[in-house]
Amino acid sequence: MRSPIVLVPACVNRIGAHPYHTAQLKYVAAVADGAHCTPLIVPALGANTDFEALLALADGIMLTGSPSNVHASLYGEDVLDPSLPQDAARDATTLPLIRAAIKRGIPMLAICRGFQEVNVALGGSLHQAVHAVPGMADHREHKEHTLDQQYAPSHRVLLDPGGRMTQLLGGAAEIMVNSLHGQGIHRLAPGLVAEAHADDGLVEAYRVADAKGFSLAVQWHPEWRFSENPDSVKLFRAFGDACRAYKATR
Ligand SMILES: N[C@@H](CCC(=O)NCCCC(=O)O)C(=O)O
Repeated sequence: MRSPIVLVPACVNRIGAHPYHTAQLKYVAAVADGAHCTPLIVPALGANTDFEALLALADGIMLTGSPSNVHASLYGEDVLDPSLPQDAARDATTLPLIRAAIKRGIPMLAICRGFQEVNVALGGSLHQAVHAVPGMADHREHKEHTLDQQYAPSHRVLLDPGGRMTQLLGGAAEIMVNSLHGQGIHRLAPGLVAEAHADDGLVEAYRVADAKGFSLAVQWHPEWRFSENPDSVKLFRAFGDACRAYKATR
């Protein structure tokens, strides 16, 4: 029996003279080795995407992190810092794909930029610079640090009791997470329910309230060395189980 297929939408990045559709290895590896599903990298073709063809194949969708920001116009604002990277092709692919996948009840896991884009796709908004908001902490990584230091646990998140996240983590009230983002949830979209908060109040995880199956999003990076972190192992296993269950219903 074939393994479930998980869509992993790509970014567009310039490497040398040419633009490429890219997906970081750590995300693809976490789908393959943590969820035990077959990752299928989806090119960022925007409106030229055949969404129906992709959704007919998909048993799950995982939205990855990326240095680029979701374009502020998609939540009705001007871009505050135009020097930060954008990825219009990814936005034009992921936002319709997210809405269609949720409508179909396809299991979804969204990470960092992915967490932010699901919120925007459903009508929410972002803080464009969390660290500039009075009372909020700086959630960015130190670029001069090694990758191991950047992705090391850096702050706790409090899990909402009764939430899906605490349930799948065996009833934990708080966990330590890494943090590599400048933007964050401002207005949570209708239909999303917060599952975890940082000490400054920032939403760090949410679920889609009426999702037919697994539908979780996290601001941190469980894919980083997931096999060394028991919480990340549980998260990817639960996502994979949901994809297997969805596949069995088709
Ligand atoms: N640009 C947004 C999203 C941040 C994000 O996804 N960071 C991860 C980048 C590298 C990786 O994928 O590990 C923001 O700054 O909030």
